[in-house]
Order: sequence, then C-alpha cells, then structure tokens
Amino acid sequence: AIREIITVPNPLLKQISKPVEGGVTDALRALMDDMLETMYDAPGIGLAAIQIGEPVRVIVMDLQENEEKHPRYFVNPEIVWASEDTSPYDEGCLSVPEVYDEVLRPARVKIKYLNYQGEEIIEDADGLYATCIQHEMDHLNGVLFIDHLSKLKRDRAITKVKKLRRAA
Ligand SMILES: O=C(O)C[C@@H](Cc1ccccc1)C(=O)SCC(=O)c1ccccc1
Ligand SMILES: [Zn+2]
Repeated sequence: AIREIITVPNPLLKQISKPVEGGVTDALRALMDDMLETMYDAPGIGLAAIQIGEPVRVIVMDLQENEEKHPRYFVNPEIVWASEDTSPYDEGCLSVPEVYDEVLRPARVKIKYLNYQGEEIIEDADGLYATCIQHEMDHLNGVLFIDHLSKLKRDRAITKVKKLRRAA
C-alpha cells in the first residue's frame, strides 16, 4: 500500500531508528514492499522507513539505471568503510520536497546489511549508489541532507516546504 511520506518540519524525522530484531520476517517484507511502492509513486530513488513513520533501520532503493527496475532492500545497514575523497551531488529528499542543494559525501563506501532474503551482504558502493545510501543512512540517524547545509539555507528550505504545504 502507498503510505504517507512525512515532511519537514516534523520531530519524528529526527528520531534514531531502532535495529530490526528477529531477522527478516514476512511482516518486515510487507513493510519493505509498502516502502518500495510508496517510493515509486513519489517518485524517488530511495526511502528510509522513518519517512513513512516506522522508526526501524530499513531502507529501500532503486536508482532506476537505464529505465530498468532494480529494487534494493537494506535491513540493519552499516557503513563499515568510507573513502577519504569526497564527491558533491545536488541532493533532494522526499521529506523536503522541491528543495535541491549540493552535499559533499565520501565518494565510495563499503556497506554491510541483510537483504530481502535475510542474507548478510558486504558490498562496495560508488557514484549515485554511494551518495544515496549515505543519504538514507542519515535518515536512520535522524539527519536530513539540509542538516549538512548552512543554517540560512536550512531555514529557507523549511520555510519553502511550509509554504508548499499551505498551498496544497
Ligand atoms: O528522501 C529520500 O531519501 C529520497 C531521495 C533520495 C536521494 C536523491 C538524490 C540524492 C540522494 C538521495 C530522492 O529520491 S529525492 C527525488 C529524486 O532525487 C529523484 C526522483 C525521481 C527520479 C530521480 C531522482
Ligand atoms: Zn531523504
């Protein structure tokens, strides 16, 4: 089912999400299916469970490379290594609609997570995959991409989203 995406300002988005206990169950897979459906509908390329109000450490992603659907699921993801060198990207966020700004993040990361089947995966990420997984991992720690910007830019972003909401 398509779920409502929480937008700023909302204290829920600042919560630290809790690790999933008890492995990847059918109930957890149902949540990940809802997250993916919600993400495609938005549309977006990633979604953290907290963005639909579920404070658990679960992320879905589909970078939609060359138009094929390639969904990825991450349960209890961890960044186990990050490169010194960084790369900029004009990020957006479904919880901060119609705001885009440049964020610098490590260019490459090594991640460890459980996949849809509950298998442990260790994987290297670079490019948009690296940028997106770090953006989603921030969500699990209550951090939004605008928290990496100046206070001035952050306040302007929140003011802009408030105006959008009134107009809706
Ligand atoms: O809020 C989110 O986590 C989703 C966010 C993920 C993200 C985008 C860009 C850089 C880092 C992380 C989005 O998907 S915003 C929407 C967006 O960027 C997009 C939407 C449709 C097609 C392609 C990109
Ligand atoms: Zn986001």
